[in-house]
Amino acid sequence: MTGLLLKNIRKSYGAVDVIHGINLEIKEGEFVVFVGPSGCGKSTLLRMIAGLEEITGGDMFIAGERVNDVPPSKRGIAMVFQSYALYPHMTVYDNMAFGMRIARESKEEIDRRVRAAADMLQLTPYLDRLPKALSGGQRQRVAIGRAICRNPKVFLFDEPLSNLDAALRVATRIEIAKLSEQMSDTTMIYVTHDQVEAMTLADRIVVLSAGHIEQVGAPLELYERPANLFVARFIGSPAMNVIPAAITATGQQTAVTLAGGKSVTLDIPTNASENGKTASFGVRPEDLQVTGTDDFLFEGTVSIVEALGEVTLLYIEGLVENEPIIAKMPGIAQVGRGDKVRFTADKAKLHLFDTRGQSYRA
Ligand SMILES: Nc1ncnc2c1ncn2[C@@H]1O[C@H](COP(=O)(O)OP(=O)(O)OP(=O)(O)O)[C@@H](O)[C@H]1O
Repeated sequence: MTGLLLKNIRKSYGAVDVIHGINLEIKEGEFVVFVGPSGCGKSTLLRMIAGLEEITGGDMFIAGERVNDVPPSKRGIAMVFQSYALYPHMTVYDNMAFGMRIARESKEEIDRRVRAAADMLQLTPYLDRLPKALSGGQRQRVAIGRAICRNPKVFLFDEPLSNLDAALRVATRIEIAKLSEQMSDTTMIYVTHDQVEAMTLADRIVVLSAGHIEQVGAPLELYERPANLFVARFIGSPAMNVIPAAITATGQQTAVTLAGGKSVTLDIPTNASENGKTASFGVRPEDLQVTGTDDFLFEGTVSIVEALGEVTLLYIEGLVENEPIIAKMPGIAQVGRGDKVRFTADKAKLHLFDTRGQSYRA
């Protein structure tokens, strides 16, 4: 069943169009994450779903009902914000019960739901405390608990973990993953800047840029088969290396000459009409390997070595203007600054994009 349907959704602030016609179907119970650079419209889209922003054009349906003109409180949604927005003078229990009291639920039902949510989020020992006597992570769990108590059809999260320190982020992320498993009928939409949150929580990721969708897909689908250069560079960290290339032969395989002069044959089919065109060759930092043979993709001098323990990052400058090529080696790599190194990669993991940035693999 469809949890949420967006049909040609648009948003303008005066003469400025910020959302340009979004079409998206989200299944009931699905966990969808919106990612994209700052200002691409993630929050605006989420706030339109919540009913906190007016929809300029298009139609929005929640569980089959058109909700364009339905007020937020009647949409069956609950939202968790970056700032927890708890009532400071109310206990954890009362914060969680508040919405249900307003909705005139019975005392027994309120108690049942608050205790069930507290149990789910390990908040039972804190029910009598005020928010100021809780850690940031606990406060955010109260905000999540309050949302759970509303029994929403759609659960919206707007960067809920960004005020937490690194360790708490991880712990709370895992809580949210468990929660989504327990609430398997509840549709969840989550906005984040954090790649790890997107990759680990999402059933599907929606990559947005400048108010439109670049690609929608399962996390590993976007990682392995980015439809275009934008997605290729946005998903994955450090970002995919991109080297200018010229296509020199087409067919079942494609030959390209990379900036720097090396010719490479790729297992990617192209039409004869592509011959002679410029293209962008892509390889992820973690897919590069050092080789001593003549069968290499490119070679360069290492300008910076960052040893992080679990991985070593090598920066190679001079191949692409103003942008280092980055190689991510497992463990502690025996490569030093100033070394001249040849790199290779598994052919199945190479990417090629046309002049408009569309992947030839797609
Ligand atoms: N009230 C407003 N009036 C005019 N423009 C606005 C208004 N609110 C947002 N915008 C613009 O709409 C665009 C999308 O903003 P939005 O906050 O949705 O982006 P975002 O992707 O959530 O960004 P971030 O990741 O920085 O939070 C931005 O260009 C922003 O400047």
